[in-house]
Amino acid sequence: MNSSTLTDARLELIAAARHFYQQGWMVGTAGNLSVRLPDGSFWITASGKSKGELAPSDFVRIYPDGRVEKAADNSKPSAETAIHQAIYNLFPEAASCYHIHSVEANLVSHFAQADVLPLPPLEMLKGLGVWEENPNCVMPVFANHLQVKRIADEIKERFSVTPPQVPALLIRNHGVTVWAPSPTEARNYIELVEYIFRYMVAAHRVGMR
Ligand SMILES: CSCCC(=O)C(=O)COP(=O)(O)O
Ligand SMILES: [Zn+2]
Repeated sequence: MNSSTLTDARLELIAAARHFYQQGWMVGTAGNLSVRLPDGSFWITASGKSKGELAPSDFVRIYPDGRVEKAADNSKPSAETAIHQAIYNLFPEAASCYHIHSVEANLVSHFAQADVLPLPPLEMLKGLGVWEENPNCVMPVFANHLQVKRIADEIKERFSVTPPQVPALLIRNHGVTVWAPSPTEARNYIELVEYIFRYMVAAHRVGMR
């Protein structure tokens, strides 16, 4: 992979972040996006950047051994890098991991039963890889600890025993994270889970269960 291909990977994340920002899913500095490269390293958004106007220099490269490449302006990697590392270690096929904060993601986290969110059997689930008639599908829900490493450790612990049915997880009162084989698919997954969350909030409002 040459350096222009690496730049391209960041450009796709910049476009996705701008789109998510415009949807109200990455307002202010909320959320973080990453893309894994063939050598196992990944680019992740630097911490505290406005996600509506990212530039290629707003990414930090992390190597498989955890080494952080020093950024020109001393930018730090996302405070939630440990979650992206956990996802890449758990799912070898994952090449991109997107995390956003939407109002709907936070609302539906209150519909969770224990540590899972039951998902309605919508056709849209096929886009997340669930090809069943009337699927009984749940999204894993995690507590939002102040220490991100604790969230990452709980993800590792749980998914290494019970793999999720969909490539997504919800952190209560925080946001949703998806992973996919490419940035394009990760963007689609975010749109699909957001559609499902919007449907759930609307259904709840009219008393549907
Ligand atoms: C205002 S968002 C609080 C931190 C957070 O949850 C997030 O997603 C952004 O953190 P980062 O360090 O990636 O900017
Ligand atoms: Zn977050």
